[in-house]
Amino acid sequence: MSLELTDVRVTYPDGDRVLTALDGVNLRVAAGQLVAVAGPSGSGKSSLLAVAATLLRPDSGRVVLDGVDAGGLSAAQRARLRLEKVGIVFQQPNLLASLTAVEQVLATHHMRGGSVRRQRRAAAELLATVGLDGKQHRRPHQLSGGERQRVNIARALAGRPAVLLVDEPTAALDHDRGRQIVELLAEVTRQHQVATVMVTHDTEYLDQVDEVVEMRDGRLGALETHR
Ligand SMILES: Nc1ncnc2c1ncn2[C@@H]1O[C@H](COP(=O)(O)OP(=O)(O)OP(=O)(O)O)[C@@H](O)[C@H]1O
Repeated sequence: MSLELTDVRVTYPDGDRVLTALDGVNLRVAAGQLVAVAGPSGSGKSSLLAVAATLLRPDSGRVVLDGVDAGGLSAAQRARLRLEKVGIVFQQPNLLASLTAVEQVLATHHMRGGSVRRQRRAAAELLATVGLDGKQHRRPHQLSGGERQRVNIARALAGRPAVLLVDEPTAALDHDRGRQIVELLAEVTRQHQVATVMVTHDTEYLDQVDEVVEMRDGRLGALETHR
C-alpha cells in the first residue's frame, strides 16, 4: 500500500471543549488507485488530507507513506518525506502570473538538478501527459480554468510522488471541464502508479474513480465500489 491511515484521530481545541475532526479513520490506497472522499462541509475531509500530507500530526493512529511510518519523525524528517513522496493539487491552481506553463513546472523544487535541456524536456513531457501539448509557452491568463488545473497536476507529478493528494479539483470548473479533470486524474493515477486521494463535494464524476468513501462527522463510511 502506498498510503495507509490506521485508526487516525485528530482533535482541535474548541473553546473549553474539544472538537473531534477525525475519529478512528482507516484508509488504504494502493499504487495506481484513485479514491474519492466525499462528504459535507466540516466533515473532516481537509483534516484527512492534511494528515495524509504529514502537515498535521494526528493525536493518535498511524500514517504510513510508501512504507515509511510518519509517526516519530521530526518536523524536518516529515518535510523531507513529504517532498519525496507527496504531490498536492490544491483547489485553486496557485500559478505564478508571469510564468509560462513549462516554467511553472520547472519552478518546482523537483526539477532542479541535471542539465537545463533535460529539465525542459521532462517538464514538456509532463505537460503533454496532462493534455497541454502545444500550450507549454502560455501564461496563466492564456489558459482556461481547466488548463490551469492541468498545469497544477503536472506540477504535483514533477517529483514522481508515491501519493497524490487532491483537494476539490473541480470546484471552480463547469461540468464538462470538471469531468475531464477527474478523467485525467484517473489516467495519471494509472500511468504514474500513484496512490491518489481526491476530496470532493461533487458526486457527479465519481463513476471515474476506483473507490468512493464518505466522510461524516469525522468517520469514514461505507465503501461503494464502482468498478
Ligand atoms: N485549525 C482548526 N481549529 C479548530 N477547528 C478546526 C480546525 N480545522 C478544522 N476544524 C474543525 O474541524 C472540523 C473538520 O474540518 P475540515 O476542514 O477537516 O472539514 P472539511 O470536510 O474539509 O470541510 P470543507 O468541505 O468545508 O472544507 C470542522 O468542524 C472544522 O470547523
